[in-house]
Amino acid sequence: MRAPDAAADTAQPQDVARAADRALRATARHSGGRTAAVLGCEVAAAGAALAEPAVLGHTLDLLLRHAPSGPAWTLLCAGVIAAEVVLDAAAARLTGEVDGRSTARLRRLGLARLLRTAPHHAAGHAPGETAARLTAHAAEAGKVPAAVAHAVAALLAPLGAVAALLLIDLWTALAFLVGVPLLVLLLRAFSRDTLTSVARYQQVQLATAGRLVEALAGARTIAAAGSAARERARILAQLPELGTEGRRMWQVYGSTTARSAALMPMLFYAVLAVGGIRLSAGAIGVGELLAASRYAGLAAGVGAVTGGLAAVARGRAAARRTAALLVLPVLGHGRAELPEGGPGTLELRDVRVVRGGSAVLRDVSLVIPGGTTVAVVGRSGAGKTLFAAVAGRLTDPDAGRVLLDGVPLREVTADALRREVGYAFDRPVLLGDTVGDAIGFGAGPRPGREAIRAAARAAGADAFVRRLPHGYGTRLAEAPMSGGEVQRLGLARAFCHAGRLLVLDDATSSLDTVTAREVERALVREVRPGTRIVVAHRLSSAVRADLVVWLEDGRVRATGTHGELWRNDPAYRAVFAADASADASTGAGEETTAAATARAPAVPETDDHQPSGGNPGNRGNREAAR
Ligand SMILES: Nc1ncnc2c1ncn2[C@@H]1O[C@H](COP(=O)(O)OP(=O)(O)OP(=O)(O)O)[C@@H](O)[C@H]1O
Repeated sequence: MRAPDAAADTAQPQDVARAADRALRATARHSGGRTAAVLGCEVAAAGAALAEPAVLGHTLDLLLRHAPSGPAWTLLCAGVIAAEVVLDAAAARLTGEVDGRSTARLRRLGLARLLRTAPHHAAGHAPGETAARLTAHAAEAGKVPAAVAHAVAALLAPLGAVAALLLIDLWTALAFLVGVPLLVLLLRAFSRDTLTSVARYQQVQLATAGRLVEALAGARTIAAAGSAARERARILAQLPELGTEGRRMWQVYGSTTARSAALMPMLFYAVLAVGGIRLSAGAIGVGELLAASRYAGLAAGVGAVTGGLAAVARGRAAARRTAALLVLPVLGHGRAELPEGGPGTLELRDVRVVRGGSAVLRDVSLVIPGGTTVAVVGRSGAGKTLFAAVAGRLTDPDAGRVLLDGVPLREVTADALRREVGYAFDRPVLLGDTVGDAIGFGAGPRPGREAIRAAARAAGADAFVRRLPHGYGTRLAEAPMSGGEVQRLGLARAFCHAGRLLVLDDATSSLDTVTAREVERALVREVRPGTRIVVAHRLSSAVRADLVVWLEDGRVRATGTHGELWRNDPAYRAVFAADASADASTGAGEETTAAATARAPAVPETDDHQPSGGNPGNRGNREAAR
């Protein structure tokens, strides 16, 4: 089984930050037209808000002078007020659209990268964390483009108001400007403190979500161990820290708001006081004083920028969480096609795989002739799953090459690779709506009903599927299945799409001995011929194979037929003897190992033991394996 290679996958923070900035820029470009429309509406609304005091002040002056204003002026007043309301509403509506599109874009980028990386890289992130990165954090990050537009617009009204104050009267404007440096200091401290506390808060949130999903996946183990209380404590262990960070976040926000709430009225009253003095001196009129007081109010509204900055800061921190997925290495594909009708000859040249800083597969050089069934055996942790992963390019070796019918796997197109190389796993995940969909799931067009049923029959799944309420049309959610039944559907899926290479990684481990044998026979007779790599702990799988690759500590210890290895090497027998004694101690699997062990030296005698590839050259070709 694969373990997460977290150490190797830990990306540098600066790379993640750069990826987050790139993704936010791409997102802004993607929803560029709408973001510009938000900005346009906000700017126009700010313009209307700025025009309003001037218009109202002038109206007051006209009234005081008993001068007729006329219908055009009345229309202008109404238009300015209506424009402000309509533009605000339009900005709110467009903001929702921009947020939604940006979020969707970030999710698509993250998901696409996750699906293009090698599985062990994806496994470096706990499922709960990955879900949070793609949902809550992507949604928060998706608000950044519109939040930037809001913050820019929120600055425009106060700046315009200061300009208007300057136009009305220099001294009145100076009364306001005296307090501006204080405001700038306040905003700078706010954005710095917010970013730190939000980042920490989101980090703790991720860790908690990760533990929760882990616990949900292991609910049975927790129940069996009676450790629910301890598990609850483990999941919630960081709750106090989450509370502390949450409080700190709101404290920063609260203290900034409080300080600006104290500063703003002071500035406002300073403007009114100076304006009153200037009115009594005859430097400005009553209407201008009214306009100045409203502009002071608008200028004092610079505090609203803090809200916009907070949203940008939260969004940028969240974008970094999502961007951790964007720096996952991509498993790219080439443009080469596999030779038509190739037999599926697999060659590994000096393959080396490093995980967690050490070589877990090394010096693997081997030729597997097309049409051969190969059993990959070895003790637990010997490297069998990694061998299987490298053979079908679920992952690339860190050194060396893997070739299928003479073409390096790295150079093969994604389509050809997934059409010609199939996998079945020990714990398959079923995808699709119905049982039939799950079997037909794979690259290329969906197979027909007959093909799906034939594959299910070969995998020993047809009988139990037909007993389901709606047979192959039964929805997966309504088809409770045992581990062995799920495994048979996984096998059926692989058989349905069998190409020139089929890799079965412990894919019959949950089947009883009789079913496993039936499946192995059907694999030979009923599934498209090709090369098979069978990772197995069962002795019977080794017995049936044309060739055995015996791995030990990440190296090929020997290759040969099971009979040769069994006769010549006691250490080989010990690989299975260990299983036999383990089985005996649990009272399980006696048929699996003991019976097969007894039969083992007489390998080729029965129909069951015939070479499976149907390739007459196989036995001679085995000599080519090195
Ligand atoms: N992502 C990873 N990070 C660190 N070590 C890893 C990783 N994946 C595999 N390994 C290590 O590589 C070795 C081989 O793993 P592999 O899963 O191939 O063994 P296996 O022979 O299939 O074992 P089993 O029979 O128990 O399934 C093991 O020691 C394992 O711990």
